Amino acid sequence: MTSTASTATGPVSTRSRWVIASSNAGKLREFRELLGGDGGVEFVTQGELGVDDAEETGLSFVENALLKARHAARATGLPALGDDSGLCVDALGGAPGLYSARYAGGHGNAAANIDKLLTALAEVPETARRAHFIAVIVLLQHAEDPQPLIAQGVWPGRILSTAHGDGGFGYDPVFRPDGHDCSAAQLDPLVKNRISHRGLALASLKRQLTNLYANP
Ligand SMILES: O=c1nc[nH]c2c1ncn2[C@H]1C[C@H](O)[C@@H](COP(=O)(O)OP(=O)(O)OP(=O)(O)O)O1
Ligand SMILES: [Mg+2]
Repeated sequence: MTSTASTATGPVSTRSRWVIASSNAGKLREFRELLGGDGGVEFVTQGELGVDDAEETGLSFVENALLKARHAARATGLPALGDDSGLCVDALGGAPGLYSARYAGGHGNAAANIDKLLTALAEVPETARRAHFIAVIVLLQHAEDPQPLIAQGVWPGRILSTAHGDGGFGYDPVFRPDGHDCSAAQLDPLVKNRISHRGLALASLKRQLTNLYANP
């Protein structure tokens, strides 16, 4: 191992296959839409390669995104993209936040998570229902990459009092993005991808990749 481990393998964009370190079908759909046709890179999900979920033991989104990417990179030998994301509600002190997927216990039951959120906010008036989605996306060239690329996106809005729409995933039916008069689940997927936390984080990651390998 040299001190230039992360660059010794050459520009990331020339590697042919990257693994997406997520098991969330909604996220994976958005990644495919957002990364489609990018620079000759082929994307494969960790599930397609038989990789199980990483344990999300971090105390921050960036730590969990790193844990996910490192787990998938180690298991596959491929560059890996990890996404840790969540919904932070001001009136709940930032909850469910890091624990958004596990809010109602278990893992990833969106209907139960939404029920719990609407119950917690039942007495909170519309003006005090501010919230934001956050996504941290990490790219590792390999499991020991000491120079991860890290990007973050934030999507501000408020929590509705009932669920609307059947697009998107997770908390989308109860999230009304600023500047839109509907829930995130009612947005055209192209619009969501352009303005969402995940879309912004991936755009930032792509800018970092371009800058990293641009000739001075
Ligand atoms: O655009 C979004 N629209 C709606 N809900 C969203 C969004 N983005 C994140 N979320 C929610 C879903 C889940 O409750 C939590 C993410 O948890 P998080 O651990 O990052 O993902 P996950 O466990 O579902 O899949 P995985 O860890 O395999 O990537 O935030
Ligand atoms: Mg998770």
